[in-house]
Amino acid sequence: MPGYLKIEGVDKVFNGGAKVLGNVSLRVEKSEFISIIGHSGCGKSTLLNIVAGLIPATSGVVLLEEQEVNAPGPDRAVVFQNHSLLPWLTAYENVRLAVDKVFGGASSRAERHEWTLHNLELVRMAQAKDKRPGEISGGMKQRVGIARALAMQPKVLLLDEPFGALDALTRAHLQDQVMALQERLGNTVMMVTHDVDEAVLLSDRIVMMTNGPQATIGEVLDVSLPRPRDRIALATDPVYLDCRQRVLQFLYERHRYVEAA
Ligand SMILES: Nc1ncnc2c1ncn2[C@@H]1O[C@H](COP(=O)(O)OP(=O)(O)OP(=O)(O)O)[C@@H](O)[C@H]1O
Repeated sequence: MPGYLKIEGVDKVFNGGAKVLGNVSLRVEKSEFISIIGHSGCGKSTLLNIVAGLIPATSGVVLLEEQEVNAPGPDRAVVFQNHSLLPWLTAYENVRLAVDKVFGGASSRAERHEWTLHNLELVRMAQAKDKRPGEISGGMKQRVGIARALAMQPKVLLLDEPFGALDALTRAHLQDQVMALQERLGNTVMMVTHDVDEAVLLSDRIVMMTNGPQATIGEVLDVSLPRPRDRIALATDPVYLDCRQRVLQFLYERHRYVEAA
């Protein structure tokens, strides 16, 4: 069976508590854009963190190109909701640090400098390269975080609600940028989101998770919209509206959120 990234029979129990994830299995193809959607607390970030190698699965396995994942590595770059830039370094230095770490032994200083600038240009942050995180907006910080992740040339880009803390217009702008970059670079992306429109707009497939405990994959929806995608044109596209409706039905009819007692 094909599958660039394979999640097979993953369970997660934290500290002898309830089973958060129960038997999660998923195959992601190279250059696919997958969204993971589900109610708050169902275990989306836990699943992403297991793929990142930040936490271990209790049972089951994650394979990336047939190699077992059991620690963090530059082949799986993560972008979190709240940027994780070092505040005392400039945008350039934040990206350069990652570039030096990954390519320090393999490429010259001049090449690493060019590669750092190239990735800042990809997210249109080259002009603000000498600014520190405290001097730029939330959207700009996320763009630097994305540049840093892309600069590592990861096999899989893991996005944990990357636009969640942004206002609606900045979010839309950044979604369009990420969509364009993915089409250009062919990245394999796994993104956690709460936003149904974001999931439909960006994804090739939407993975819908059931509520916890023992959350698992309830349904996977193929989003068969051609690319490039235009958010204005899609607003009245019957395929887009149908996908949106199916995700909403899953989340609000079949797997309604139940407040923990
Ligand atoms: N380190 C941890 N130790 C103990 N329990 C944890 C830990 N991390 C997460 N959990 C629990 O696992 C469950 C799933 O959490 P997770 O953050 O993965 O959910 P989520 O779907 O990403 O939520 P949200 O959408 O609100 O971010 C929650 O009940 C949470 O309290």
